[in-house]
Amino acid sequence: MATRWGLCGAGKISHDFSVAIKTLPPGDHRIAVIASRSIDRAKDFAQKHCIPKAYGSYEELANNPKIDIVYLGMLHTEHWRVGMLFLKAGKNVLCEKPFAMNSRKVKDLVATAKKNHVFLMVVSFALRTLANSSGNLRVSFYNLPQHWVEELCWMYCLQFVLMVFNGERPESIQATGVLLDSGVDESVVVTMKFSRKRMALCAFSIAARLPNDAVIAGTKGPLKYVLGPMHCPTKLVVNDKETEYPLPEPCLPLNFTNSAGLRYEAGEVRQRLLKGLKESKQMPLADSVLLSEIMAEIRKQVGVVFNQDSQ
Ligand SMILES: NC(=O)C1=CN([C@@H]2O[C@H](COP(=O)(O)OP(=O)(O)OC[C@H]3O[C@@H](n4cnc5c(N)ncnc54)[C@H](OP(=O)(O)O)[C@@H]3O)[C@@H](O)[C@H]2O)C=CC1
Ligand SMILES: O=C1OC[C@@H](O)[C@H](O)[C@H]1O
Repeated sequence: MATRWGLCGAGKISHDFSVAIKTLPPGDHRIAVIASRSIDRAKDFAQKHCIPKAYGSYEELANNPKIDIVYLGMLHTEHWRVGMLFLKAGKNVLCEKPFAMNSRKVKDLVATAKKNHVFLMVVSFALRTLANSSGNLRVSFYNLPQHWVEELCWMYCLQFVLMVFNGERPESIQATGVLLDSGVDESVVVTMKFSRKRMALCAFSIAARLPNDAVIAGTKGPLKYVLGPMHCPTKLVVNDKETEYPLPEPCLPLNFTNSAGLRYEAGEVRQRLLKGLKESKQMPLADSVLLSEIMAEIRKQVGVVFNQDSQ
């Protein structure tokens, strides 16, 4: 039986997610509902994506018993509030990144999912095969547009680091950065020390043109490259051998680079739900919590404060 998806939020990433789902076998995945704060937007979206049901509120989706999983595609500042609505209603949730604006709210979501015995996962990327490096790691993001920083895209670098270090907590974190007058982090460099003398270095910047790829390097040199865009890659280089992982042609134009790759998330969710599991092995909830704590420490050291921190 197909996994029945309910999409929440009729914006750009929900469009891309819907297109990505359509690259998967229809017998495996079916989008049953689109919910928007506006019934007109929901109906337009439903017509464009051939979705049978459109709701003009998120609450209606939360009350629909015929949905297997909700995709939270709304603005990231709303993930915690709306995520809580669905988790408390007993719905499984795949949340767009980031889970929430701070570590307290991430932990709140995870605890609520556990309490209600439902599945919860944040959007990640499918690169586990590169894990288990014994070497050092460098990840950088080039020339980020400001909204990428505001949407916490730098978490992709940290997700990658945690993936390579198998969710291990760093022994120490050193972060330094430059802020814009508005308080937005313009450039940040982070070094993390892990057990057995291993290190990771992450850099991202709105101002400087850094390479947008990830490298895992050990004593034998740079062994593994994830060619940019590192958060949604299609090319890996391992021991000088490049392998391409092409994405299928989308049935409609996409808003974001390579976002047909969201199909990997959908596939992972289906596999876990079929097994009755409550989280993903690819992006475990413990990693999400640790990621939020690392982000909090980096923000503290660099001096980045969000309104949500005091709410
Ligand atoms: N994984 C990835 O590659 C990407 C992830 N993202 C993440 O997805 C999020 C959404 O991005 P995107 O789709 O580009 O944004 P859009 O502005 O296109 O859509 C956001 C949607 O959020 C909903 N929403 C709910 N509450 C609010 C609110 N208070 N203010 C504004 N919108 C609200 C709206 O849906 P409605 O009114 O229909 O209910 C709106 O359409 C980003 O914040 C980002 O973190 C973004 C791009 C790529
Ligand atoms: O997560 C993201 O990745 C791609 C960007 O274009 C987008 O704005 C961001 O939120």
